[in-house]
This record gives sequence, C-alpha cells and structure tokens, in this order.
Amino acid sequence: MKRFFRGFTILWVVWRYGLHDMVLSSFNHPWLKGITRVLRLGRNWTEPRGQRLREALEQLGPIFVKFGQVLSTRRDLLPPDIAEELSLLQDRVPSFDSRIAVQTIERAFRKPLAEVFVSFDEKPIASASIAQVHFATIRTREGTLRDVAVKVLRPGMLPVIDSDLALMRTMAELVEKFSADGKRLKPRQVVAEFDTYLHDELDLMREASNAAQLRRNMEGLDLVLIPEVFWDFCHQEVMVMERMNGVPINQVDTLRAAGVDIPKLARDGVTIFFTQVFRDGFFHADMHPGNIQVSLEPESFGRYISLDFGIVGTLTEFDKEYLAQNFTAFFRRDYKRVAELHIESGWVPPDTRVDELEAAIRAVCEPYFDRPLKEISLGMVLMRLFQTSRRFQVEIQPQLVLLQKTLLNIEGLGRQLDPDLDLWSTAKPFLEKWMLDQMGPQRLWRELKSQAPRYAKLLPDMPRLVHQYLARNGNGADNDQMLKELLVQQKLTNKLLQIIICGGIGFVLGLVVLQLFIRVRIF
Ligand SMILES: Nc1ncnc2c1ncn2[C@@H]1O[C@H](COP(=O)(O)OP(=O)(O)OP(=O)(O)O)[C@@H](O)[C@H]1O
Repeated sequence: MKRFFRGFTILWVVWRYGLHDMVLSSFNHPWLKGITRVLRLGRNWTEPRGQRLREALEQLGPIFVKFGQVLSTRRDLLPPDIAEELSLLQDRVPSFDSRIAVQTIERAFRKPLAEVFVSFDEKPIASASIAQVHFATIRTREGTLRDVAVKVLRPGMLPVIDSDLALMRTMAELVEKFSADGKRLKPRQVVAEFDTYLHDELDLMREASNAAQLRRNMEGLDLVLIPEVFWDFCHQEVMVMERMNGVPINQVDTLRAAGVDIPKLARDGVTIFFTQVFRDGFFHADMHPGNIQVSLEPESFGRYISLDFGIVGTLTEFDKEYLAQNFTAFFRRDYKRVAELHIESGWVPPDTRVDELEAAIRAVCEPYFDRPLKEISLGMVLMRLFQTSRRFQVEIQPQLVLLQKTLLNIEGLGRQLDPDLDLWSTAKPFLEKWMLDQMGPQRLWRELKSQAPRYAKLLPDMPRLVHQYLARNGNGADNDQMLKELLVQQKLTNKLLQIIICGGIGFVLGLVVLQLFIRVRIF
C-alpha cells in the first residue's frame, strides 16, 4: 500500500514538473506520443528541462536527490544542460533529533552513551541525507583523551531506500523498453550502480576501512591528513574518527590571508590524486569542496585534510595501463594508437574498423590542441573519449567513469585555486614513473621478491621430498636408477639456470636501454 502511494506521489510530481513530456516525447511508440499530447493538457513549461528535473528530484526527497547527484557525474550519458543543473542539487535536509542519534549509538554499543564517550555534543555539526556528524571525546585503550567526530547513520533508511529503488527499477525498465534513447542511456545499469552505491553508504564499517587504507597509503606523502579511525568505537551505523581542524577549501581568501601558498596547494591536489590513481590504484572519489579542508595548524600548515570516504575507486593494473597509454598517446596526437588500445582492451566488438574509430577519436581530440597545454582538461578528454567509444559499442568500465568524474572535480578545484595550473606538467612525472616502473627492472625485481617466499619455503623441504619420493617408490636398483635420473635432471637444471641468468642479465640490460629510449622519446 505504502509503495502504491509513493508511486502515486512520484507520478504526480512527474506530471507537475512536466517530466512526462520530457520522457514520453523520447518514446518511439505512436500511442505513447498520443498520451503525451493528452497529458500536456494545453500546458507549456517555460523553465528549462534541467531546472524542472532538479526541482522535481528535490521534491521527491533525499534518495532522489542523491540519485540526481550521482547522475550529474555521468556526463558521458547526459546532455550537458541536464548534467549541469543536476550538479546544483544539494541534500539540504534538516538534522534528525539528536535523541535518535544517541539511541542508535547506545543500541550499537549496548551501553549508555556516558559509558561510550567521555563527552558528546548533542548538537550535530553537519547533517546530510544518509548520516549526521557530532563532535565528542573518547578515552582510548591507552587511557588518553582524544577529540573525535562521530558519524551516525540516519535511522530507518534501509526500507525507504529499498522501496524507492524498487520504483526506480520499474521506471528504468519502462524507459529502456520504450524510449528511443533507452538502450544508450542504460537506465537499468545506472539504477543498479546507484543501488550498490547507496547500500555501500549504509555501512560505516566499510567507510571506516576505506579511511584506514587511504591513511596508510598517504602516510609518506606528507601532503594530506586523513583522520585516524578508532576501531573500538566503530560499528555499521556509527563511525568514530579523529576530529580534524581545517578551513574549507573554498574559503580561498581565508587561506591566502593565513599565508597558505595557493598555487602549491593546487599542484599538491593533483599530486595527491595521481599518486592515489597511479601508485596505489585506490582513490578518494567524492572530492567535492565540502569534503576537503586545509590545515592551518603549525605542525601541518598548508596540508590538505580529506573527509568522507563513502566512495572510493579502485583500479587494476590493466585500468592504469589503459589510462597511462591513452594519455600519452593523446598528447603525442597518436589517435591510431588510442584506437588500437581500445581494440586491444577487448572492449570493442571484433568487427570494429580501426580507421573509423581512429577518425572519430581524432575529431573529438584534435580541437583540444588549439588551446595552450595548461588549458587542456584531462577529465574532458577522457569524457569525450568515453562518449566516442560508446558510439562504437565500447563498454567503459564503471571505475574508469568514476575516475573521469573525480578528475573533473580535481581539475575544477585546482583551476579555481590557480587558473594557471598546468595539469599535464604536474601529471607527467607520474605517468613517466609508472610507465618505467611497469617495464623496468624494478618490476622484475618486485616479481622475484613476491615469489621469493614460495621458493624459500620449498627449498628446505627439497631433501625431505626427495627422500619421501624414493622411499615410496621402492629401493635397490630402482633407487640407483632414480638417483642417476635425478643427477641428469640436476645437470639439466644447472644448464637451464645458467641460461636463465644470462638471459636475465641480457633482458635487464635491454630494459635499461628501453627506459633510456622511453625517457628520450615518449615524454
Ligand atoms: N573527522 C572529522 N573532523 C571534523 N569534521 C568532520 C569530520 N568528519 C566529518 N566532519 C564534518 O562533517 C561534515 C559532513 O561529513 P561527511 O561528508 O563525512 O558526511 P556525509 O553524510 O557523507 O555528507 P555528504 O554526503 O553530504 O558529503 C563535513 O563536511 C565536516 O564539516
């Protein structure tokens, strides 16, 4: 019954903002076009379609607002006017009663609030659709007092999410079935991705583990602070972390007045992102200004503070290679290579013609070279590349779309701080290092090192294994014969080892020469 009323509300909002007109007019069945005309009832909407969609989503509540926010990042799928308008969506939701937050904490830890925290500020400092944040103080196992931020999930979200998602799935199926654009927009896939995203956000243990991993990865870099997670105080619905103290990144005047080197800050942002992408393959993917602050504390002055670890992206070696090779081929204007890379990846249907794909990529990328290098947006290049690839039925992996969206955020942020930021020059050393790392002796050494424990375990066992084998397979003449065979085999193995060592030395020398070549030619 509840779902019926919710469905009815959605239909009403859709009609009120004229969204049916937008959706139905794209449907290719004549009878649906007829219904559109009837439903229009002589009304005409003066506001742009993007604005109407945004207002409708705001009216439908936080889950739809989140959906719009996530959708706004899919610029590869949406027309620019809609994507732009959806990016203005903000989940301005009233905070929930702090008594409910306290109840959630007490239920999670099965003890009164006063036994969990030394002090707890009942007034939330931030509130969003899924969670709200309170400040508190804890006593750690070592007995020290620490100031913390406590993120508490909004209660009762799961049934609301599940019911709204069920309705979204039905709408997606309809759009996919009847709309002319249905196949291209992949609405069911988009809703499925959103489903995973929302359910992930509902598990704060997951967010806490993302934070811990990112903190470990960023330790040596000295450019960004990530709050420490206090695992003894974490639960699926409650996350307790070190309280950070910084100035939001968009308060540039405050930062400048405090003496922060703003152009360096812009470069550091790019460095952090590319380190996360190319070194770690694990990146913060929710880089909106609300989640980024800058420390003004003397011991960490001018360093970034990163918050909110609900969305992270992970990249495989294959993804990284795809990115690095595409970027470098793009900057050499080698569009044939870009097309070949897409075909080699196996994402393009086998009957695709390389020359057609190459021509399409050239048409998309070439206009960028009209601008100075510092004005080129890697995020835009990637987006155009994905859009072009889609026309050739290339399935772009979701993690790469997430990366492209984050790249756009980083670039936007970087250029807001320093309009002269040359993204390519800042990114180049990473790609260079990564490419050398992939082909160089370091890789060989790393592989050998990672296999070493296996050999270290096998070698001491060898005599025992040989003895066992001989014992099991009889004695006397048979054993003599077997020992002879073993000696022959050992000789062969020695020969083989000599060949491998010589070959290895030759290979390493070859790689060194190749590296020198890459240094000179590629970059
Ligand atoms: N460790 C922390 N120390 C200090 N303040 C924090 C900390 N974590 C979060 N906050 C504050 O709470 C706000 C909301 O936190 P966070 O972004 O993690 O919540 P959210 O519910 O995921 O919000 P949204 O989805 O809108 O980004 C932050 O913008 C920041 O002001």
